[in-house]
Order: sequence, then C-alpha cells, then structure tokens
Amino acid sequence: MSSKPVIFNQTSYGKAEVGVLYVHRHDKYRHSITDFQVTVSLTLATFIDYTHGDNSDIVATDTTKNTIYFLAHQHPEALESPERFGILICTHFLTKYQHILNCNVYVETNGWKRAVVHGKEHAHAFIGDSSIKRFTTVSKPRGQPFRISSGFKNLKLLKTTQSGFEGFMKDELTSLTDTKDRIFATSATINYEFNSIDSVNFNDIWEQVLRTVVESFSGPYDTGVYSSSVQHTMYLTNKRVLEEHKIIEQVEMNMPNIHYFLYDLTKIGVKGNTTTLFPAPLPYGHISCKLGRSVLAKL
Ligand SMILES: O=c1[nH]c(=O)c2[nH]c(=O)[nH]c2[nH]1
Repeated sequence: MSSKPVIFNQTSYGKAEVGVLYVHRHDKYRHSITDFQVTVSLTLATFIDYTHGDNSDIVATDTTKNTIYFLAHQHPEALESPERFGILICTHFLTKYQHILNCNVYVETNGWKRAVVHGKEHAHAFIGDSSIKRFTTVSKPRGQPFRISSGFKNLKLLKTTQSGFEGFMKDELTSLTDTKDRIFATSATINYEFNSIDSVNFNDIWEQVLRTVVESFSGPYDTGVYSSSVQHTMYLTNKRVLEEHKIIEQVEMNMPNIHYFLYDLTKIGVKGNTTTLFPAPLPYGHISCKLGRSVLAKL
C-alpha cells in the first residue's frame, strides 16, 4: 500500500449571495445604481481546518462578506462591470493572503431601468428588470491567468412561425408527427469563456452577444428565418458568437424547448383552431450546445 498522504485538493469555502447595492450620486437628485449578488469561494493551501479542526488559516466567511462591501465602497469604478469587480476581489484575496491558492467569484447582476415619468427617464427612481440575468464567473488560481466566463440566463424568447421539426427518427414508440410550423419558445442561457482579458470591454461584449442571440433566433424583422430544430438554431448562434468575437474561446447555450400546443376546441364545437394555444405542463425538451474555437475550425 502506498504511504502517500491523502491530498485534499477540492476544498473551497466562502460567502454566498452577498447582495451589494451601490448608489452612484452624480448630484443631489441624479443617481444611478449597481446591484450585484456576489459569491466568493476560496481554496487554501492548507487543510488543517478540515483535518485537525485548526482554524488558524481560515479567513472567516464573515470577513469575506465585509471585504466585498469594503472593496465596493473603496473602488466604485470597478463596479462598471461584474467582471471588473470579480477581478478586484480575486486580486485582493490572492495579494493579501499567500496561503490562498484559488479565488473564485460568481457575480449575478440585478437589472434596474430608470422609471419613465411623463415620457422622461427619472433621476433616481428605478423599475426592476427581473427577467434576464447577467452573470460572470471570475477565477484566479495562484500564479496563473484569470479565467473569466460570462453570460446571461432567463432570456425568454418566443416566435410564432418559422420553426419546424421534421425528419427525425421514427419507431414504434413515436407519436410526434413532422411539422413545418410550430411555436418556438424558450428561456435561453448562454455562457461564453474569454481567451484573454486584456483591454476587453465586458459590457460591450455582453450587449453584442445578447443582440446576436436575439437576432439569430428571430431572423430578419419581416420574414424571420426558418429554424429546423432547437439544436440547429443553437449551433448557428454559437458559431456566430465565435465568429464575431475573437476574444471568446468557447460558448455554451442552453435552450429548453418549451411547448405550446393548440387547444382542442372541437370538444366544445369549435373547428379549425389555429390561434389559441396552451403552454404544455412539464416536461420540456432540454437541449444544450457547447462550441469551442478549435472544434469550429475543424467543422
Ligand atoms: O427542436 C427540437 N429538437 C428535438 O430534439 C425535439 N424532440 C422533440 O420531441 N421535439 C423537438 N424539437
């Protein structure tokens, strides 16, 4: 039997879902806000906390929470994007404590839009934009470059035509029939990984990726574009993201196929219903696609 000591290399701990609301006061009445939810996870070089109940190396999760608020207060310029704030937090912990081997920061943003009053954007009143959620994961192993992946979740998309599903495998258990025209509804998630973070404008990239996902799903504003499957639409979207942004190394999408079906009105004597549908209850089709730059080059 080997006498090698057991190596723990998978430990991490920290503070989860720390809510930070920062008020940027431009003047007495005109303000803007940043609203982040931050989770920090640290990995230590030592395991004495786990193996011996010795807490002397632990940076308390309470201290981690205080640090998040302190850094937001002292460096509001870093709040311009969740990525910059993640970089700041990682840099702080790895600089201050040599026994921290890895810092991982996950930031989710809560979106707020200015309230519109009498047709004008309000100076300091906001409306919660609860649906689409921007997120990022910033991690920094000691001595290695930053790893950053970003994206959004919960982007609700629906189109009423230009979607079909035909030619799939049929066997004795198949009941689905081919269709050239169906509703395509989803709640999209995208997560893209950067290959470099030098002089990246994270906000611009995020806006552009969002635009690409919406355009790729929708097609031209008047005729749209035909989707032969959720799979194909996702692949084309990922491909476009990689083609448009050389700084993105790989991209992963998740597009559940949320079903809407025509309601059967013949039961109550109405024939030829083509307009009135119901959202099908669970289950839904779960479909994902990850595409890396090196794979794309070979296709
Ligand atoms: O776009 C689709 N992909 C599938 O794999 C699938 N399976 C299914 O039942 N409907 C659909 N639609």
